Amino acid sequence: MRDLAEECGVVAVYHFSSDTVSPLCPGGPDSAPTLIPRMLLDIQNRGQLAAGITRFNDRHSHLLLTYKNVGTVAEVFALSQRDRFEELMKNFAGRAAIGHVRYATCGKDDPSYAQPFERHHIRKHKWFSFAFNGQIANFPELRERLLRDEDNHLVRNTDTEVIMHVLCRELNPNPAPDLADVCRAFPREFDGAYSMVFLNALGELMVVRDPLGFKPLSWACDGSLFAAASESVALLNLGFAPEMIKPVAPGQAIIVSEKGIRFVQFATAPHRAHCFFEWIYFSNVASTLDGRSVYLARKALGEELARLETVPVDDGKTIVVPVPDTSKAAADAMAYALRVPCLEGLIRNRYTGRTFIESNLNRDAKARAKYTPLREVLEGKRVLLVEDSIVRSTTMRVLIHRMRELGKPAEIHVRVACPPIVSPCFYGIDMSSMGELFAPRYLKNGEITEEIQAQMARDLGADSLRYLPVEAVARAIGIDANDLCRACITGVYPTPWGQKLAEEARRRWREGIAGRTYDVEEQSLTTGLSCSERVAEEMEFDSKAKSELARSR
Ligand SMILES: O=P(O)(O)OC[C@H]1O[C@H](OP(=O)(O)OP(=O)(O)O)[C@H](O)[C@@H]1O
Ligand SMILES: NC(=O)CC[C@H](N)C(=O)O
Ligand code: SF4
Repeated sequence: MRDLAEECGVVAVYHFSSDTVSPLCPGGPDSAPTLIPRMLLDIQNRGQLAAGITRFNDRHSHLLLTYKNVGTVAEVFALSQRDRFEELMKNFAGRAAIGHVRYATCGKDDPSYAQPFERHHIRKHKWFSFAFNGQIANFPELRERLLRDEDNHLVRNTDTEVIMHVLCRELNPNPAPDLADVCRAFPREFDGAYSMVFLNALGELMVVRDPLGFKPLSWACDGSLFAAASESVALLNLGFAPEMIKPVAPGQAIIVSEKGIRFVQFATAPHRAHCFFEWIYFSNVASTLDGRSVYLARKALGEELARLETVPVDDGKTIVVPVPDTSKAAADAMAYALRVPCLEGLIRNRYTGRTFIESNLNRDAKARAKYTPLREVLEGKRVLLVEDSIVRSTTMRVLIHRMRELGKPAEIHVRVACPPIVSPCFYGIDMSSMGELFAPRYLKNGEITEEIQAQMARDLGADSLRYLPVEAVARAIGIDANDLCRACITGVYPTPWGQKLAEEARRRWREGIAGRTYDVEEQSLTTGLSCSERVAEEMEFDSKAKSELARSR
């Protein structure tokens, strides 16, 4: 679902120029950037809209060199055309590199929005490139602030460009500021999620995670090779031993240069806000995030579903069918606990990728083309259809219709290994408006009840539907609820701008305004307000939000 747009992924590698060549980088120190495409491939689940790389090489006049384009990793790096890939990689020899896969959470889907963003400068400490995963919730405010100076101009409508200008400003002093001090400016500037990789023309590499640790980020070092990636699976497949792979701590920056590796705690927070949705849907099932296995979390979610099950399971008619791929682990665990078979009643086209990170055109058609119900499995059966999440319900509507039409099951009972998504996300998942979500239309700020779930089931064409309760999430992941962001299932946001945008999203829903809540250009287009009217409206909103926040403290 582009509708439910996915997050990006970042990776970084650094080969120290010691005499020892890392066995994980057999081509030698200068071949470190060739590791980037395969690492990106491991986290393609995080974005397939665009991909890119920046490398550092101090023996080349272009100390930093960036290549990026729209497309999957295989397309952008010509992975199926050996000669083209090798030709491309010739220019990308170097000891350090960063890489990115993108799905848009703001701005456009065109090549100029692909990351890394490189900023060229004659001074080496000001010449840098960076890429990030997340979303800056106060992007509208930062953008407006920058544009208040009439001499400023922003080319694109994206938080990435705003971050770039904050970096430029913080790197401006001469002599070069310590990169740790640059990071210390982030909590003052940014409200939201940022897992970032950064490389400058001095050959310094930095990986940074926001103080609440919304998005995952892992690192590992084995002798002469340092590497970091959004998800541990990319480091594991590079050859790092599992016990070497560690999470970057929230509020931590890791600065890597020929001098060695430096860990800087640039900010602390009283708690964390790891995005629970990473375990439910986004991350690769082979990853471990902040010490918790994605597979085991999904398995536990399936066991939670089994405990709530009420349909007969001992008459030989009941089967569990996962919606492939993400819900497979939960479905298997549920079936095992209920002692019923878990069968592939839906066959997924392996070559279509995640519908979720596709463009928003024809999502229905894409979902229809992606799954084929198997009558051989479904006919006459009582099907427990396990889905990892229902966001807009596009997939579920299409599936139930197709299953009834082609599979002829006796009954379809939808079981969702996630609570209802009742509120938007402003931290890196492209579901930033109320109107696009399925559940809020039914809940209207109330609790989910049996009657509401029955109504939802009827509307979807199912015989019944059951979500997991909110409390099941922290239990299944094995992380304290206070250290998880659960804003989209509770409506309670871990940052002031999240809370503020949620109010704005509700107002826009009431008034029937479409588009991303934080997207200033889309807002002005849809509301038809002039820029000054918009500023006035935001100021009014700002003061309201402030007094509400003050009241709530
Ligand atoms: O309610 P919706 O808005 O349709 O969103 C939810 C669906 O989107 C995701 O599927 P995706 O196609 O990304 O699938 P995957 O599990 O195969 O990776 C997810 O697994 C659900 O099936
Ligand atoms: N999903 C992401 O992390 C997106 C990063 C950035 N907001 C973009 O849209 O490019
Ligand atoms: S609002 Fe939901 S999807 Fe967004 S960061 Fe929080 S938990 Fe994740």
